[in-house]
Amino acid sequence: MATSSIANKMNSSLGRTIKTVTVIGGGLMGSGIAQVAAETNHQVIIVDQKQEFLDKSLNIIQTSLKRIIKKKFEQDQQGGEKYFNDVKNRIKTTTNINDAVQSTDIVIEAIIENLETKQKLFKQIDQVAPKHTILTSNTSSLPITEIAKDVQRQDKFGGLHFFNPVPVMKLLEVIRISGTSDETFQTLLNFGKALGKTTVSCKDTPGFIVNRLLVPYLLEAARMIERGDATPEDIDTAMKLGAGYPMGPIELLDYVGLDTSKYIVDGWKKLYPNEPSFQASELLNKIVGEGKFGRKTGAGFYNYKK
Ligand SMILES: CCCCCCC[C@H](O)CC(=O)SCCNC(=O)CCNC(=O)[C@H](O)C(C)(C)COP(=O)([O-])OP(=O)([O-])OC[C@H]1O[C@@H](n2cnc3c(N)ncnc32)[C@H](O)[C@@H]1OP(=O)([O-])[O-]
Ligand SMILES: NC(=O)c1ccc[n+]([C@@H]2O[C@H](COP(=O)([O-])OP(=O)(O)OC[C@H]3O[C@@H](n4cnc5c(N)ncnc54)[C@H](O)[C@@H]3O)[C@@H](O)[C@H]2O)c1
Repeated sequence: MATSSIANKMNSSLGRTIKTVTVIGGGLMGSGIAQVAAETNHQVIIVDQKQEFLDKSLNIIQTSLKRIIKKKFEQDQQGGEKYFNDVKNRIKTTTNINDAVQSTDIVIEAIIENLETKQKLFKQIDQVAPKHTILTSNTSSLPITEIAKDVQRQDKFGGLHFFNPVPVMKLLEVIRISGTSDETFQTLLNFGKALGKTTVSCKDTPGFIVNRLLVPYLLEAARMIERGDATPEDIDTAMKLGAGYPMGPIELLDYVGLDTSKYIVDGWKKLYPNEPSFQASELLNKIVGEGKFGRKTGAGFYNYKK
């Protein structure tokens, strides 16, 4: 498994082993992170605000697991059933955050992309989680340093940025802040490897590596539609067949979620008002205003309702 040059300078025996994982937010990302953690033999608890969101999360996991098992255990139905049940049994759910972090090795936060909400959540967790627990955020765009602002255990804080769909995408961006200890950073790199991911590292800069490049590209694609330069279909076809991307930018926006995309852009506009490549797209705002959040709601730039 490849690791970053920063990672190569670290001593992998320095890190601790993660056995228990708490995922806060069981949406698109949280469900994928929980699934991958459980598939790699970790005990997992998912926390969300309501039982119905947790039920939805378990449904996402089961559908994804079935896709994986169909390939992995093509000739071994019993093996597939055992795999399914073993993974399922490693995942618990709750709506009580304090209970969920009682004895966990790591917290991975994957809630709404809003700075104040994340800060408030981590302040609470910091007060109740055991001293050894590492706290991480899966934020797409917010500064990890700011998210950790009110947390005492700065040495045990970091960013773990996964990619959608988590069971398929191989990358994990691991971000350290100025207070992150070498032991914590190494633990996060080791954990990424244990999850089967390839890790890269980046300073705590807007969007880290992938989103710093991806978000301006996606926004410009939306602006092309606004200007009437090309249709969504032609933009997507062009980038798939002309640039070799698995999805076109408009399809990808719908896949990521337009509400999350808007949160990212709004957050950046507030933090970096003079950066031209982070400017909002009126069309994106309009579609979100109509309650269309992409694939997960059945409509976005495209319509997915049957
Ligand atoms: C303006 C602001 C925007 C912000 C954006 C930033 C967001 C964020 O912070 C960063 C990101 O995540 S950026 C986003 C980063 N993400 C991207 O860029 C994604 C780009 N898209 C892709 O890579 C591909 O289109 C997919 C892999 C999604 C689907 O592949 P496909 O070929 O089109 O369709 P296929 O044939 O259906 O599936 C292929 C294989 O994958 C398997 N599978 C799929 N989903 C699965 C699941 N949930 N579970 C399990 N398995 C799943 C499937 O079984 C199959 O396996 P096989 O062995 O071939 O039979
Ligand atoms: N969608 C993507 O492609 C993607 C990729 C990488 C990172 N991210 C980041 O991951 C995070 C989650 O994104 P998502 O796409 O999974 O969003 P989502 O809307 O699918 O899920 C968010 C979940 O968090 C829950 N939630 C909100 N506030 C909560 C709280 N205070 N406590 C517990 N649960 C709470 C919601 O009920 C929901 O189930 C965001 O920070 C986003 O920027 C998203």
